[in-house]
Amino acid sequence: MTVAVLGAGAFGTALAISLAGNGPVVLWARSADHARAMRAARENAARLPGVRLPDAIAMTSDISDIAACDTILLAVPMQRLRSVLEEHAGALDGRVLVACCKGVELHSGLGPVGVIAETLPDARPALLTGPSFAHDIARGLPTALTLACADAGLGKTLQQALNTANLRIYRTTDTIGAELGGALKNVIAIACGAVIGAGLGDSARAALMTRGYAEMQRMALALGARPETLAGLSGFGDLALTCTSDQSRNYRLGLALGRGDCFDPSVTVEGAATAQAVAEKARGMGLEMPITDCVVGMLDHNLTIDEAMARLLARPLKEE
Ligand SMILES: NC(=O)C1=CN([C@@H]2O[C@H](COP(=O)(O)OP(=O)(O)OC[C@H]3O[C@@H](n4cnc5c(N)ncnc54)[C@H](O)[C@@H]3O)[C@@H](O)[C@H]2O)C=CC1
Ligand SMILES: O=C(CO)COP(=O)(O)O
Repeated sequence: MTVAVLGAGAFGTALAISLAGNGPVVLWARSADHARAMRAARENAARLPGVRLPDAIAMTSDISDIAACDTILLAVPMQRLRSVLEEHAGALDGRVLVACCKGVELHSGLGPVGVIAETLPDARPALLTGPSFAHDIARGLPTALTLACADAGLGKTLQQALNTANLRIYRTTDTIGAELGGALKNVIAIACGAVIGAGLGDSARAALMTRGYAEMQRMALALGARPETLAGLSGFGDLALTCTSDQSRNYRLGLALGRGDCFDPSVTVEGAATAQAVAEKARGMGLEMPITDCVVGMLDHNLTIDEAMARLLARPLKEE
């Protein structure tokens, strides 16, 4: 199986490096200059400096170069996914498309599988998600991910194809649970970063992670996810990683909020737009998502971290 990766950011490049151990990989960048620079230096200096790109990776900015690939990984930010699918519909429709992004689209409230299904109805969508930092994968460190595909047969084929020497792939048919786990954990990671940045302590972070997990379950189960998916790599696993590591951009945005520092707006932080999308979706579903609401308030600068914490502590007492 020949694999193409669309999106030469940190994650797309890291996946291409790991998959290159299995055979040829096409890595597509939207900018011809970026593709040329990567070819010349055999390095993605912008997003993954210091890691050599193996010879099995062909770098291109010509979308027709993916024509011979059986499987296409989409490693672009969630809020850009729809426009990428629309722009390259001719090359992508009817193909096996594995979304690698984590988030909920603003306005539609859909996750990546939902956006693919709506935009390219003849494509065969799947999702690759779970606890993993691009730099860890690129350095060959052991990582486990979940491949979610509603078509069980295709899911098995993709599990085999995407498993590599350092990427162990589990599979599920629960795409709703897998996409919501990966999206919602980023919102909780922003909250955890804020708490640590403001010096409120590890106990407060553990409380947020646990009650954040309850929020994740509340929404995901209401939308038909299976509880075991949330308890797996794509949910609990990714929540644990993202809420505790300053390798995470979502966590680092939270740290900056908590410390009152500025944060580079060009960095991909999926939890920011997703918090807004989820808060709106929860209101429409009549679900309480108090931590998500606080994250939206802090990001909009309508709420300080102290006010957010006071609001959470003052909520009516209830059974766990
Ligand atoms: N970096 C990481 O450790 C991990 C990232 N992810 C997910 O992967 C997705 C991508 O993240 P990163 O690669 O880290 O971000 P990044 O910021 O490093 O790269 C994003 C890439 O998308 C490209 N892009 C943006 N808009 C585009 C468009 N309209 N058309 C074509 N390409 C476009 C950019 O040129 C860039 O190369 C996110 O959803 C993230 O949550 C998932 C697991 C780990
Ligand atoms: O999704 C990730 C870890 O699994 C990457 O986290 P960030 O997007 O917060 O850097």
